[in-house]
Amino acid sequence: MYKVKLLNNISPSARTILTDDRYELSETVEHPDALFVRASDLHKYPFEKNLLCIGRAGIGVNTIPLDECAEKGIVVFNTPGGNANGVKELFLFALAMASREILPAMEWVKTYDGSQGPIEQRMEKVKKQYAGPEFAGKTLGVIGAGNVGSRVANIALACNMKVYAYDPYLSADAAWAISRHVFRVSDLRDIFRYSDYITIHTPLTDETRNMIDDKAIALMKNGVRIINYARGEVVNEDAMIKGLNDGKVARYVADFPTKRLIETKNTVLTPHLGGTTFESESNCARMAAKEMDDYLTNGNIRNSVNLPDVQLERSGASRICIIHRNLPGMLANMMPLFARDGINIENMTNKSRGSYAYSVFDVNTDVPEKAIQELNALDGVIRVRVL
Ligand SMILES: NC(=O)c1ccc[n+]([C@@H]2O[C@H](COP(=O)([O-])OP(=O)(O)OC[C@H]3O[C@@H](n4cnc5c(N)ncnc54)[C@H](O)[C@@H]3O)[C@@H](O)[C@H]2O)c1
Ligand SMILES: O=C(O)CC[C@@H](O)C(=O)O
Repeated sequence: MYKVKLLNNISPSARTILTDDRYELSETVEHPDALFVRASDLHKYPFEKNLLCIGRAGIGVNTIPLDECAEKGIVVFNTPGGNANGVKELFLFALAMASREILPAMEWVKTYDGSQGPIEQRMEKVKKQYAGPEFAGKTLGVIGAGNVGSRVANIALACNMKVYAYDPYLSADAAWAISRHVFRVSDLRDIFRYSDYITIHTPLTDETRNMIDDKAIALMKNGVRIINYARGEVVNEDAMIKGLNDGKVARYVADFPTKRLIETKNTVLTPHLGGTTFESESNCARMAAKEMDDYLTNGNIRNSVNLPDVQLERSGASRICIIHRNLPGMLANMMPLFARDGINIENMTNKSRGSYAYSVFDVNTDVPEKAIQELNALDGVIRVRVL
């Protein structure tokens, strides 16, 4: 029985994969084999020695110390694309909110008390103050064209916008997903210079933190409208508040409220709702559950963000899974132990990612405890599991 600790509200659809006969899932389980998390920050989390993996039901992993986890032999999974449609649909709302005076107009309706006559007559008089531009015919700059950015670019085209996209690290899969009518931009400053609307869909990394700063805003058109459903820290808050107060930025629609932004004019803020749809939550929970289940049961790694992806069909009597450093001679040091104990390898694979590597051996026999201990004690070995 594996124990999985739920750190956030995870869709119950996870239980169709992590079933009661094999998994204990709860918020209070002790000494878990796995953590199931959404956006909680784990940078100060006290990871226990027996923790094997973390399933992030979502894509952003800036909240998880990936290197520390790899160093401790904890595999971190995420769910690429699982909530991209949810964000794309909210982007349409953001585009409308970035353009029109919908919020104040709704406030007017809500607080209308009838004292000035029937609302049908009164609203015909007041509505002119709630006019705004249409986005059809305008230019949208998309920064980051992965699972969300590609969908956003395509739907903006369908809204008759002219779309530019900037993504220096675009994967081949993402490139296939983007319409050929989207203009590829290789200099980020061109997105700033030519866009009426800018939408951000990058992860939060050292490179993207404060990507939208004073210098970037200075290059933008007057009255630019900026949408941020990526991460708050990609936009420098001081620069954004200054831009909004000056009127250089006409509107900032973002999923990451802060006290200062709430108090600034022309912001439209939602409480991190991009992936909060029934479908996205269920997709992400099921994807992360499948990834953790395959790792815990078979040692296979799919959609990891800190260790190499490795999948091997099961064969043989036992499977030995070893997370180790990516150093010369690692396999050569393991082999004599296999030979000494008469362990024959039927099938194997070894993959690396940065400083870390993962080797899986399907062998013809049970593995003696002594061999496991000696493998564990080898220089550069981080974790050994036998399944
Ligand atoms: N608000 C929400 O609820 C919500 C939901 C989903 C995703 N997100 C955020 O949006 C981000 C994107 O999500 P996704 O599913 O499209 O992820 P993704 O990994 O599919 O795509 C991210 C893209 O950003 C690109 N990129 C990386 N660094 C870049 C840089 N410096 N400049 C330009 N492009 C860069 C990558 O090449 C990749 O194509 C996530 O990392 C997450 O932070 C937020
Ligand atoms: O709601 C969530 O779990 C976060 C969604 C989103 O920010 C992500 O990175 O996938």
